[in-house]
Amino acid sequence: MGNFYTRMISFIFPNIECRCLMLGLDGAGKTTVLYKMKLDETVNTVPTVGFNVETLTFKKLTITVWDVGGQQKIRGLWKYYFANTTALVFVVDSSDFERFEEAKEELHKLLAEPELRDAHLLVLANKMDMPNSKDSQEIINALELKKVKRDWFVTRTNAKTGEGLTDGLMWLKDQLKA
Ligand SMILES: Nc1nc2c(ncn2[C@@H]2O[C@H](COP(=O)(O)OP(=O)(O)OP(=O)(O)O)[C@@H](O)[C@H]2O)c(=O)[nH]1
Ligand SMILES: [Mg+2]
Repeated sequence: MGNFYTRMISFIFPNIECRCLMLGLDGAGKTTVLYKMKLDETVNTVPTVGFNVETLTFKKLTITVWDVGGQQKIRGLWKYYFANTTALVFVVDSSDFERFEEAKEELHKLLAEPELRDAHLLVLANKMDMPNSKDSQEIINALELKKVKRDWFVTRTNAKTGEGLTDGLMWLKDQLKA
């Protein structure tokens, strides 16, 4: 009987699975985000050459997060991770306004990729703790998000403390439920 109810509850409130592809310029904070979400620890990172992948759960959402290195010379490898992406998590260093243009170009190239056509877009405006970090509206303008014709959401984050990450995951969960 217990088993019956467990199955009923799982049927009514199913686990949602999601494959997230986390991209962005080098140094934006992707790997720091990944391990904060996975381990709730602030790890010391080195530039990622290749990728890291972790599976985590958040309120019945099972997320596999692929964190791929963002250095210019290895961005050509991003395409190998596009297939079956449910959500694109684009991380931008919100204090590095000299690179906003480069970040915008990379983001819009990704959004034009047929394989990412159906991916939800979550933008993490990271390093919100930096004194010169820009607010969400400035990030929306800098990345020209108003031109984006799909669901998108921006949240300011501090990957070192985890601030803002839950807001991003909540939004993602709501999108996937819908
Ligand atoms: N102040 C501050 N520093 C951060 C934050 N997130 C990451 N960092 C620092 O930024 C640097 C780069 O972080 P990474 O996570 O390695 O960046 P990445 O996006 O994975 O970089 P690549 O692997 O080269 O693509 C590290 O020194 C981090 O400690 C943040 O929210 N605030
Ligand atoms: Mg990295």
